[in-house]
Amino acid sequence: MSDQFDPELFQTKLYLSPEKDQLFETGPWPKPFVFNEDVVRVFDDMISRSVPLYREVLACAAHWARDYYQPGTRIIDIGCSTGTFLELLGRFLKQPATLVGIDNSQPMLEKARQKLERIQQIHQVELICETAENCSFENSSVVVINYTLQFLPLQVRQKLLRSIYEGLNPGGLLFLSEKVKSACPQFQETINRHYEAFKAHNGYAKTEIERKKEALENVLVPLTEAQQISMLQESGFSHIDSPIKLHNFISLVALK
Ligand SMILES: Nc1ncnc2c1ncn2[C@@H]1O[C@H](C[S@+](CC[C@H]([NH3+])C(=O)[O-])CC(=O)[O-])[C@@H](O)[C@H]1O
Ligand SMILES: O=C(O)C(=O)Cc1ccccc1
Repeated sequence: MSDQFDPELFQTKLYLSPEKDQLFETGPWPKPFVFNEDVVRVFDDMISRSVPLYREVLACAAHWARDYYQPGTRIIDIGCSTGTFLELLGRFLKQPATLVGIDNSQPMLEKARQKLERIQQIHQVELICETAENCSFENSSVVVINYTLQFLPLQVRQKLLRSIYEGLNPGGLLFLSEKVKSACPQFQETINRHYEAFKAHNGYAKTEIERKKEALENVLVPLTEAQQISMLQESGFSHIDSPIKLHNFISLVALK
């Protein structure tokens, strides 16, 4: 049977903790926004209700990772949070692999460790509590960095992308998802409205949306899509494409 019709490929249900995100409803809420224990407790609900196409993006990343994985190399998820992507990928891969999750929040990795217990029986799983800038990406064929570069200081982003490029094996793939801003102020205003309507549709009240926006100011700093692509090009990546975009969130793939 060809892969295209393999029903396993469509088992993309994510392993998400059910605790509801009400952090910005009553307070005290984290301002400036940080990945503390309160956030970690409700993180799965928060991200899946706040990022457009979150489930589809993770499934898409798993498809790309499966296609570009070179046996004997590492697959690295930078900013792995509670391990949701690695858990999905672990079920997707056809052969045992080394799956590495990097995150600088210990409480996130504690959740990830629990979530990855089953996957660990098949794959070698390494969870590293470290800032991404200090990590090596040697002997990797796939690096995923979803919604994490956006939190790093601007001058660190280019350095990190270059270090990922250097670590990847030839033919290796970077899968990058980010919040972006429009180069056109009028479109930016329109897209923001669409994004806020999306959040409201997912059950967030106007005050929660406003408070979180304030908390994220100067913490999550988005670039434009063009700036993001040019950073990837400057880091050495040759082919760049965008498999997904909705509202102010984009996923890019880049090849070494
Ligand atoms: N310098 C850093 N080094 C390492 N980790 C960091 C750093 N800064 C922040 N983090 C970690 O990056 C993650 C960002 S969340 C990623 C979602 C995940 N990818 C997902 O698809 O579920 C995105 C969001 O919250 O919007 C958090 O777990 C931080 O602790
Ligand atoms: O950009 C936003 O407004 C978000 O809410 C995205 C997000 C999701 C999870 C943690 C931090 C930011």
